[in-house]
Amino acid sequence: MKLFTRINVHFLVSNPCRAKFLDVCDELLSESVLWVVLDLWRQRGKKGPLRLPLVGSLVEVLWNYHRLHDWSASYLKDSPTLQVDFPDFTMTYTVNPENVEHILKNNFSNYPKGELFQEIFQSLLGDGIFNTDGELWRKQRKIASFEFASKVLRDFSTEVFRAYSLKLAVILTHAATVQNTTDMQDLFLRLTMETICQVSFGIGIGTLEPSLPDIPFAKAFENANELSAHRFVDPLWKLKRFFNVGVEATMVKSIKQIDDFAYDVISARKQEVAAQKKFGDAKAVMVRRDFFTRLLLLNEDSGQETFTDKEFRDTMVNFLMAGRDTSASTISWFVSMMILHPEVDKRIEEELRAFEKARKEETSYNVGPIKDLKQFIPGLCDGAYDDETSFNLQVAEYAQLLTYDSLLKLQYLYAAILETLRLHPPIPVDVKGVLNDDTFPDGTHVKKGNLVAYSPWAMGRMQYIWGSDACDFKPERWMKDGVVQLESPFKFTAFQAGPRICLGKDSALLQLRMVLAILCRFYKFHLVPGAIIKYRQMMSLQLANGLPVTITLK
Ligand code: HEM
Repeated sequence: MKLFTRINVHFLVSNPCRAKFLDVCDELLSESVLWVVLDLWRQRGKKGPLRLPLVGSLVEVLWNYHRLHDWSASYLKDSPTLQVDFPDFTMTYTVNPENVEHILKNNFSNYPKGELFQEIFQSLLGDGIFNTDGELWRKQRKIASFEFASKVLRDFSTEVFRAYSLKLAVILTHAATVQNTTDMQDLFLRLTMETICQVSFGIGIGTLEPSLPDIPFAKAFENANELSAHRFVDPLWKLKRFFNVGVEATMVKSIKQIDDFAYDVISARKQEVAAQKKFGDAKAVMVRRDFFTRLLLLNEDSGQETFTDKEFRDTMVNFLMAGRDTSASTISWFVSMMILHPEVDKRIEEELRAFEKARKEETSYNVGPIKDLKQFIPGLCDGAYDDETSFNLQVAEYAQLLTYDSLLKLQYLYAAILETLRLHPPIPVDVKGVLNDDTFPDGTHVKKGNLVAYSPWAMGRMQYIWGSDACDFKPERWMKDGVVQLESPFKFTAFQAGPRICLGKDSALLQLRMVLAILCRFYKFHLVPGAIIKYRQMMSLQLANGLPVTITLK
């Protein structure tokens, strides 16, 4: 096969040296083609992605990039573990619960976040809990677990989640009244941004005001988050960063905005504590109950700087990263499931109405002083109300019935939340590094320096894990005798499992119950005609086109 020769025949005549060179190229090319053909021949009949010399399965992966979760699931349904070769590493995907338990718990220390993840997220997350391994991680985990378990933070979170659910409700009532189209995903991202900022640092940033303003800090955080994820697919990102050009220049600006904001909050709060200390014991006068203030008090208690300002900054950004998109994604997918499954929506509404009746009977029910509600419901005064305000007042009354304990009674709502997380886990694939060669329980070998990943998204769809109706949305699968039965965290992996299980799990579930109880009781959502519900390929599972709806009041 003289490929080059045939193409370049006129050069051969004029340049004999070149002819010799082309002959060598010709041989090489012919052999390469033969090699590729033989390799493809050897792969015939084998299951798994097409593997080419040098690039491995990169071509097939890039071809399927927009539907990567579906792509990996299509192979994993035939075999629970899949090894995919990339030019410089092999990624082992698994959905086998025993393998997942091995990675996340039994041989935990062999599967850290890894250098690749840490390097890519260093600019945004620094050395925060989400982005570290070993001692650095352990210290933060210990302190944060202790604080997250505290009743003070739980009570404070309940108040914050209720207050911001009401703010959201006011926006929805208005959208329903004027028949506006509303992007629910955008609203939910604003909601969770606000609640994380309140619970974690005791500040509101104003993204959920009725005018829905663009807040520079929120925008900068969103940019930095998206640009960090972009680094995974941009082999030139370090070069761009070095020369400070393109998206990396935008990244630098966004990080500066985030840092300025974080350090301003830190310094203001430190001054507040110092001023209060002047008048006596800081603990006694401290009225704030957020996570950050509690860490500041730890500094006070120990009499030394347990946390530096940089550590405070990293904590702040890591909590935002961990809690904002994940909770917003769950609420968005939940609402989309209510649109696609009106029978489930109806059953939840029935549960919520029965709950309302029972709660009003069992409590000396009182909506509380109107003055407390004025901050949430515009137009509220001690006179006659228009329809919109009356409806908001009704929502506010209902919200008073929702407490940490009473929300636990809503078992069908809980089952629908779990079912949403099973099929639409906010972190669809979780990747870990491999420190040393190892063998999974199913016999798969993994080599040091490569990557492993378990996929909650694919796991939720495997018939050999969840039965023949695995792909159907069926909250009933979680219920027995009216009570939710939990599954092993190595089978239902939306919150991860083992020593690094999500720290905000209980807090997230509290918020989900609170906001969804209000949404399902009072609002019906209708997808705008032509809108398509599908995921966007990102670190978190967002809806590709948002969730554009019109709303009617129930
Ligand atoms: C439905 C909502 C949520 C889901 C599904 C979820 C899921 C997860 C998952 C899968 C991880 C492991 C990530 C990894 O290590 O690769 C994680 C970690 C974490 N989550 Fe959540 N999360 C949610 C909400 C929250 C909230 C609201 C917070 C708190 C503000 C939070 C705080 C954290 C923290 C601090 C970690 C790091 C734990 C560690 O590395 O030790 N999460 N979460």
